[in-house]
Amino acid sequence: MALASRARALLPGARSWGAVLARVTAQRAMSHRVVVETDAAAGVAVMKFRNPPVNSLSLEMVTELVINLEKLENDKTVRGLIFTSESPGVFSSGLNLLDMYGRNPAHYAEYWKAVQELWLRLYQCPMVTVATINGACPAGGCLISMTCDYRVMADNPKYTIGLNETQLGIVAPFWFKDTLVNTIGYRASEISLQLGLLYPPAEALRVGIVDKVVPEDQVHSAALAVMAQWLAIPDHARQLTKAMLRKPTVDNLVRQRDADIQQFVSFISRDSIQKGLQMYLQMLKQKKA
Ligand SMILES: CCCCC/C=C\C/C=C\C=C\CC(=O)SCCNC(=O)CCNC(=O)[C@H](O)C(C)(C)COP(=O)(O)OP(=O)(O)OC[C@H]1O[C@@H](n2cnc3c(N)ncnc32)[C@H](O)[C@@H]1OP(=O)(O)O
Repeated sequence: MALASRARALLPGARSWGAVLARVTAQRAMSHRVVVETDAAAGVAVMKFRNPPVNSLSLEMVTELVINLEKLENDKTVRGLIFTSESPGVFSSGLNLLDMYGRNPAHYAEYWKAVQELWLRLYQCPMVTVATINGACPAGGCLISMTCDYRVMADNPKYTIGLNETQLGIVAPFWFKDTLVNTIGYRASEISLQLGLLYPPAEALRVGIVDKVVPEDQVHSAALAVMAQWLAIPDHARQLTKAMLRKPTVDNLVRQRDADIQQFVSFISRDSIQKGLQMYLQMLKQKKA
């Protein structure tokens, strides 16, 4: 029931329960963009991103992430959750540019509501969450990892992490900014966010956007070791502490969710922003060629 109600909130176009379930089931049947492996004995689940080519956070991917998160939260045997990419090289390329370019306002609103829902759920997740960053991690990918309790990054200078929105000509929403400030502090955020900086591992560690950098072949074992350390703390004490620390930031978005959607839709629909996104997409294609 809870799953259906979450799905209905995320899929407002669907008119009935049957339609909601049919749509979610169809999405699931089509593909699994998220793979969950659970080690019941250890009480740890690993959620792997599998959305080729670059794990962009499409509407379908975001919806699957939310549904899987809710399932895991309801599974009382799972106390810890690790996020990683199934294919090393790209952790996540961030929000799906094709959900923000050339679509209609209703689509933008539906997409943004789903992205908000994912952030709200992740930031308040009662499980211990660890991001195993085994690839590039720009923008929305960085946001996902910053919602986690701890970030371990593979020491590969090709991988970078940061909120690079300004480099695309877009403005990171206030709750992206809040999450960054909570992670690296105010002054570092002023520099990082305005310049849209993407940090390679050593710099990422120095600025504090990741907590640990380890050789690439040790990134998963390092994440498991961190998880074991965090799981040694009694759940109720850790969960209440996490909720206390994060509540003001969460409340800030909850208070103005609808206004934030309106602002996103009006911002992203502007001709100048659409033009900028088009040029950025072309640049990505040319870089490839
Ligand atoms: C004042 C009011 C404020 C209101 C707020 C309003 C708005 C703010 C809104 C938005 C916030 C957005 C946050 C985001 O997350 S935006 C996304 C930012 N992401 C990026 O900049 C990453 C771009 N990608 C890359 O740099 C590289 O792809 C990457 C390093 C991840 C991987 O490189 P690789 O060489 O392996 O792969 P490519 O050849 O570059 O890409 C393959 C393929 O994938 C396409 N693609 C890449 N990234 C995305 C993406 N994020 N979404 C959709 N598609 C993506 C790329 O175009 C290639 O496509 P094709 O050529 O094969 O068709």
